[in-house]
Amino acid sequence: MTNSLKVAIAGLGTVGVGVVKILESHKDLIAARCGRPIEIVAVSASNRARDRGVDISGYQWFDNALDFAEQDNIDLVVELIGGSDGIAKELAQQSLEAGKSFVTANKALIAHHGASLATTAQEAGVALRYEAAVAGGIPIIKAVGEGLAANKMNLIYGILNGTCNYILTQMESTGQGFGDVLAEAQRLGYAEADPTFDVDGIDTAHKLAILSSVAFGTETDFNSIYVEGIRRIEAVDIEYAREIGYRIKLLGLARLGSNGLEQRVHPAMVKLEEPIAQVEDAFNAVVAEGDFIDRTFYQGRGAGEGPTASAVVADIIDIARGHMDAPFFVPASELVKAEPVPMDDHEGAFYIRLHVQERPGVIADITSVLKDRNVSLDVMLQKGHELDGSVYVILVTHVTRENIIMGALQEIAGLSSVQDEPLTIRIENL
Ligand SMILES: NC(=O)c1ccc[n+]([C@@H]2O[C@H](COP(=O)([O-])OP(=O)(O)OC[C@H]3O[C@@H](n4cnc5c(N)ncnc54)[C@H](O)[C@@H]3O)[C@@H](O)[C@H]2O)c1
Ligand SMILES: N[C@@H](CCO)C(=O)O
Ligand code: NA
Repeated sequence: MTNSLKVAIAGLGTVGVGVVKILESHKDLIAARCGRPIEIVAVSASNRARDRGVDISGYQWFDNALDFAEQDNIDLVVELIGGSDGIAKELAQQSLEAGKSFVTANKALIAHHGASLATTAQEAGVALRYEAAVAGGIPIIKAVGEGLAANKMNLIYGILNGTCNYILTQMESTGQGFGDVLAEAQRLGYAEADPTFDVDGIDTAHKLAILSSVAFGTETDFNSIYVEGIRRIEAVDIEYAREIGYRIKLLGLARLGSNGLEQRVHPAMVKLEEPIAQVEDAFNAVVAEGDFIDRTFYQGRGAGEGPTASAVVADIIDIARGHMDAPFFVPASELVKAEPVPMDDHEGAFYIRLHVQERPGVIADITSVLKDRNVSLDVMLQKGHELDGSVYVILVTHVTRENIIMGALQEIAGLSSVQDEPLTIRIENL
């Protein structure tokens, strides 16, 4: 067998410990598959003494992971710390510049700095890999970047955040409140260090920015993504969605058309019979559509120790095998800058939940605002729900434009009988 690939790991939390477990327990299997052993030689984390359930005494300990860059006996650095800047970014930059390949699960880092890190990797002649960063254990980067490489990709969308999908599924099946379910997702190791990144849609947007680049060969453009999270979704919305044949999912969607690149993240109603509506708990799913392949669908575990570490180790194995694809599958200099499509141009049907005082003329006032803007209604329901003198009014519109519906809602919110800010959920007939 040829020389071993010598690996250093920075960060020994949920994912880092998972990577150590796989590389040690599947040592022989992996060596046979690569034609050479993969050896952990060094580790770094914030606390050396913490009991992690794995033995790290055989690896060289570094108080500062940035010192990896100077070590001649390290071929590849694995970053499992997190954060778009700070130590993670410095470690990426310094490791690549020192000629070491770099593997990460850090979507914030790649979404913000993917293009510049890809340039650095290319100049140094080393690999930069991030399969675990998007949809955890689903090999979606490989599937799109390699498996669908013959196609011009049109559309990619999916459930990209395990924590949110877990919360929405548990709220529906157990009737538990948002906070309790989020705490459970944190306990299970799904949530980000700052769980607002999960519930406010930022984590999904990080992953979508990366998927867009891989699918369309465009520069990662996180800042142009329209982002809305799941905080305002209540059990009643999940229940009403079901009554009208839909389930609520947090989707990330990117489409490249003649008008530019559409990228949006928000809760969406998907038809109950669609495969994506069946994706439960911390599972993720991705639909990728290319001109010759048509639609493909991928599902698997999107978060947690084992699935995420599985993707990290797959990247390490790829590098051990000598696969040196460009990080975004085209040379970094060929990534194109796409014009973002404004959210106002979005067209679709909308679910609207209004909380109104029950008195004569309320419905007429609401419908007259919609009539003035030519918005036609598909469904209208009134729900008592034991509210004190008030009711929920649920509207489902026919297809209309985002700017028209948002203007109408602003006017409706100003009506004296309307309490609380109206809630809108976009209906996706994908
Ligand atoms: N947990 C998941 O399901 C999951 C899935 C996909 C991707 N990710 C990504 O993987 C990365 C790690 O996530 P995690 O869940 O394992 O986080 P975690 O909080 O469990 O672990 C982070 C680790 O980094 C260490 N660390 C912090 N500062 C450090 C420093 N300066 N030097 C060295 N180590 C330092 C901590 O001690 C800890 O061991 C993040 O980028 C996250 O977004 C996590
Ligand atoms: N916090 C992320 C981890 C996986 O990237 C999630 O819940 O999906
Ligand atoms: Na993945």
